[in-house]
Amino acid sequence: MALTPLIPARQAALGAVTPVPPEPLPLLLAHGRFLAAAVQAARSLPGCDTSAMDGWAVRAEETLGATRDRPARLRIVDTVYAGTLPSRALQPGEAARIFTGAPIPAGADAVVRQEAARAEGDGWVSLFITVSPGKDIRLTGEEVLEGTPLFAAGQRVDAHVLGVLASMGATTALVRRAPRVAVLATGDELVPPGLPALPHQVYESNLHLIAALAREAGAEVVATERSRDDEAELRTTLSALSQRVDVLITTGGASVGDKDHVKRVLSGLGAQFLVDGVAFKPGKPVAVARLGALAVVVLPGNPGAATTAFDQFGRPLLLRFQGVHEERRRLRARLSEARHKQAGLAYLITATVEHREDGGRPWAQMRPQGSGQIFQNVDAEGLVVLPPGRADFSEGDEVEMELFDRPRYVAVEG
Ligand SMILES: Nc1nc2c(c(=O)[nH]1)N[C@H]1C(S)=C(S)[C@@H](COP(=O)(O)OP(=O)(O)OC[C@H]3O[C@@H](n4cnc5c(N)ncnc54)[C@H](O)[C@@H]3O)O[C@H]1N2
Ligand code: MOO
Repeated sequence: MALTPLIPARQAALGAVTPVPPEPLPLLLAHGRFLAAAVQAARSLPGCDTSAMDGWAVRAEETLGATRDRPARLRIVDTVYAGTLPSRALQPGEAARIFTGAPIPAGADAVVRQEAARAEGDGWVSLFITVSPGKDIRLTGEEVLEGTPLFAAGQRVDAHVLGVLASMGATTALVRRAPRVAVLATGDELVPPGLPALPHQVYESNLHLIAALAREAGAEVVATERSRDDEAELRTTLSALSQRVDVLITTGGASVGDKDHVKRVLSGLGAQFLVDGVAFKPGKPVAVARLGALAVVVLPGNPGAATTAFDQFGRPLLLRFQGVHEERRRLRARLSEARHKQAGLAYLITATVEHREDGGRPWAQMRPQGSGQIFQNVDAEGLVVLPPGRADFSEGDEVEMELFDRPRYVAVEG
């Protein structure tokens, strides 16, 4: 069967999904989801002119020439706390005690910080500095004006977006719901962790791996199941799972071996394949199909291949369900070693990025190309893209990297 090049294959796969409908969710539940519609500022921030400091609201002109030796003296006529309103407008010769966040009284146009003033205890305050109009006043709408566009549809609701939405008085956000996902691992050799496994048997690890990756892509994983390499059992399990989810992800049995039944069984159930086999490694046997309203992603069993195939097909598909596509940062880097690969296939090789003091581009430290290996993705910083057209790459050759931009954590002492 002819393999489809990576980019057109992904385009075709995305045809398996239309974004899920929007739903209003309470703000904290919307955390991590994507906005389904643009949001405008429902109010100005700040809502009125407020003091940026604890001190004295004054008319700036009345502080002209004030020093510690020759203070300006004003009569205290009000105290304004954050959340209260001034009781009156300031007249010439007057000051109001004011605190951070409190509204500026009409007539005042500056704030003198309390460190530069002294209340005399006789109803007067001495001011020791000259301030200009606007000093330590946050103007209405200085940060955001009511009606300003705040966020476009597709914005991920992170902590900062949540904070802004709450600051607008919102209690809910209109977001795309999480796609419901089931993961099915197939293979007679698989033993669930917790049971004894003989050396020729393999601990089932793809369910944890792929379920966690699906969650990282915003999915709600509602089922993780195993099936033997048995057509009847596969058919029953696949059709039961297909009732419950938006996206069904399988691992294993995707290739051409005698026991690789997954694609055949799916076809028998009526699946229409949009992609079946992609000209890249690791993950070549990956397939994407529509089964009624359901999207099915068939991943190879090899954990390294399953990971990269999920990253290139499963993740974009789950994100599209949520109405977005991901723009990964790309980096030109130099290969830290020579590589030979199969011409005709793109290779996506996990790597870390090394910055050397040689004034040139960063270096990509590639890991082994191991479809069957599971460690190569741990703490990888991105994927080196070795394009299909070439078989041989030399040390120092410039290549493109797709970066994951994941934070790194280091244990503290003690
Ligand atoms: N003659 C050919 N053989 C193969 C081809 C080919 O084109 N011609 N393609 C190869 C490629 S590329 C890949 S990738 C693999 C993928 O095969 P399957 O999807 O059928 O995977 P399995 O055979 O089921 O398993 C492969 C490997 O991975 C282990 N595995 C499977 N599931 C799990 C799991 N849930 N947890 C941990 N490990 C798992 C399994 O034990 C095998 O070792 O096919 C090549 N063959
Ligand atoms: O896709 Mo496979 O990952 O080439 O071994």
